[in-house]
Amino acid sequence: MASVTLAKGAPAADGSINGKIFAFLQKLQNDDTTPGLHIEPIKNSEDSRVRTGRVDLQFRAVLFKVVVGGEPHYLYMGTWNHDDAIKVAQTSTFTLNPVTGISELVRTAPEPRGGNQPAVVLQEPKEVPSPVWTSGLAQAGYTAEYLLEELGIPESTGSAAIGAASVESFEAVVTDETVPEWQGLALIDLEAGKPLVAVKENLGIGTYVDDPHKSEDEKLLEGLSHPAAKLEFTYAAGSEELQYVIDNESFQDWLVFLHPAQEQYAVKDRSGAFRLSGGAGTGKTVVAIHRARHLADEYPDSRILLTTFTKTLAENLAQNLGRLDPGLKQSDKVDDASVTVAGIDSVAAQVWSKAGDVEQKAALERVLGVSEAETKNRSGGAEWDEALAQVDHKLEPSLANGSFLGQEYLSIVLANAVTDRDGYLTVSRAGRGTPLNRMKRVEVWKVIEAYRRICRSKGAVSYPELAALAAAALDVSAVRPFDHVIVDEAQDFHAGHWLLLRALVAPGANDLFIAEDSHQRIYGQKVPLSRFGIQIVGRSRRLTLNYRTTAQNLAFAVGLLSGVPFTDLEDEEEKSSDYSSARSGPKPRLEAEPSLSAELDSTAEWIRAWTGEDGLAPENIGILARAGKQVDLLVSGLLDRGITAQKVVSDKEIHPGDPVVMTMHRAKGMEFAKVILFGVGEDNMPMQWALRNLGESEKADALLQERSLLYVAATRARDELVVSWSGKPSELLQLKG
Ligand SMILES: Nc1ncnc2c1ncn2[C@@H]1O[C@H](COP(=O)(O)OP(=O)(O)OP(=O)(O)O)[C@@H](O)[C@H]1O
Repeated sequence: MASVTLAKGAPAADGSINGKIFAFLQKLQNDDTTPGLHIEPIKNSEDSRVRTGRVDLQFRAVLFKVVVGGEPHYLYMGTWNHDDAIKVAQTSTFTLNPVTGISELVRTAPEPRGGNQPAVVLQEPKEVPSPVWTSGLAQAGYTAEYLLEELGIPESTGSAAIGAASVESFEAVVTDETVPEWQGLALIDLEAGKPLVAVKENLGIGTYVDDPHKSEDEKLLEGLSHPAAKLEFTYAAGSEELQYVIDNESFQDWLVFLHPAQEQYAVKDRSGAFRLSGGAGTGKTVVAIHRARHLADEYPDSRILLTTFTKTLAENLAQNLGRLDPGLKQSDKVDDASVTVAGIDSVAAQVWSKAGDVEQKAALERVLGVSEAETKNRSGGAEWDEALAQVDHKLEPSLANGSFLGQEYLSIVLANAVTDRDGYLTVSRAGRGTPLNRMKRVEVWKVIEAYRRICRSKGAVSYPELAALAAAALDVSAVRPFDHVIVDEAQDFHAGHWLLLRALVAPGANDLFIAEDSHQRIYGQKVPLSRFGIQIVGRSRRLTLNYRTTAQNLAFAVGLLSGVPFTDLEDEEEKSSDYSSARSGPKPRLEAEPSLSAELDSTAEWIRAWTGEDGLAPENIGILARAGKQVDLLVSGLLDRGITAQKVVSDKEIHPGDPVVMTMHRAKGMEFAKVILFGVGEDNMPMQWALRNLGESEKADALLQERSLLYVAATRARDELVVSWSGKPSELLQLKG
């Protein structure tokens, strides 16, 4: 028996030989002396541990062999055409970083790996005449010697990173194939101004003490299981794991190679509610999915809920959880499997319909102040206008609108289970921006009473009411349907949702895992969790490395947030200055067009260029607009220009073959290779009608949400972003002049 570890990017680009590679590695695991494998050392190689093996007539695998306690262990690097494999084998080395104890695969001949990517030439600082850009490393006074001493980063890499003359050349250094991934990430974080201790902690780097009694092979093997080594290496214990990695790894890195910080948040036990924040694309959803799988493995008898804001997002979660663990029993029904994956409103409806008569009556009494009510239908926002029309009130326009009243009802009335006028007159409204004196509260309550009456007459409750009712029913019965609840996109959850989440699981170890990004709050009002009996204290962490988008797109998106303070679910200020990306690409294009028709022409041209010259599959293009009517206009405008686009609304799925047109709201949680933000002009963003008649505080909040929406939309782009408008640009773009 031999054990096998696989290096990231190992399977050949041509997936057709994956089956042969799998068969080869399986035989290797069973018996590495099998003659057909042809495991052979290579002449003139830099590393005596290197071997090649015969995958088929044409292809050879490159491996490194270490022997510990008489047992062989192989590090599988990849498979190439015979001649390329020999070159790779001769020039690559498997070494131990003496400072950190992390095993490293140093690939000195990168061309055959990625096919046609040119090798990056590391630049020495002295070659650069007059830098126009100075790296954060240089500004902070880092030297190559210091980086070598503290992190074991080779001086050539350190000085190239410190002396990089532009963002692009810095990025070229840290993403170079000859630089181990953990070193690249450490340099990115240091460049962004993170203190060295935090960088080390993030990568799980402690103090490494060399043990002279251990053999080099033993140390190399141990170094492969360092948390930072797991960014690039994964151990395949048996043939099942092998098959899994070979099948998945080439296109879904996140399934296998977690960042040490992501790994820690996915697997570490917590004594109570835990909050994971982080910018768009930092892998919060990935961590949430891994955590669900981990808890299901670790606590097989427990009941787990993985939930999010909408049905579509929940379906994505379910699909990805299925990819991560095809054998895991999951369902969208509460009480049906070890892991329930469902949108939070669906959970509310299920819990409510399962509640007995006694619980339902008591809950109706608690939440709505009535013992009987029909709850089959859902009310929307129109009932506020009906209530305002029915009641003779003295409220000014900034209060007499569905937006203010809906929020007041949700954040104050439902959150505090207020059922009568006296309750409303005395309840604390701390945190609501617009103050209300007693006389105004009396007037507001009149409208709320009418709203409730109208809803009762229609046999309807709103979604937030349903969530509050479900929570109350659980509280009455003291039944807690789950042991662990994992929440994604938590920044958009409202008071009703939080009441429900608190009621779904008893407080205790690993009860609530909450992933959120306050910069992406595009619905409702922010609600501090402590009001719902959810105490995070000391169990809050952030992810800062963006895996989705390029550094150029990220810089643009983060720029949209500048100068505006955001607070998180614990009421602390949320920063965005330390977000980073290890990927590089073109700068976002900002395109002012003279007319709507010209903007449509330009959109059509981009689509043609990307799908034509670049050969991109059309469904990898997302064209996002603020309003539904812009989406319709885009679809018909593109059709006039010979392009069939698919309009994706609510639960509709994306089909291959056509570019995708959707609202920015619908794009939440999604990603596309190329994104066009269409119609980002002053009339559309912020959406003017949505701000009409709002009071100062509500207006400020609505503007913040518009800004967040633009940030959400911009961060959907993996590789390329275009922002266009006709007429004057949106003030949210903060363009000078
Ligand atoms: N460790 C990883 N290795 C490779 N890719 C990763 C890793 N973690 C995340 N990704 C990829 O980065 C992208 C963003 O991840 P994810 O959707 O989990 O981020 P997020 O923080 O939830 O984003 P958002 O808040 O914008 O929805 C996805 O394509 C995901 O597969």
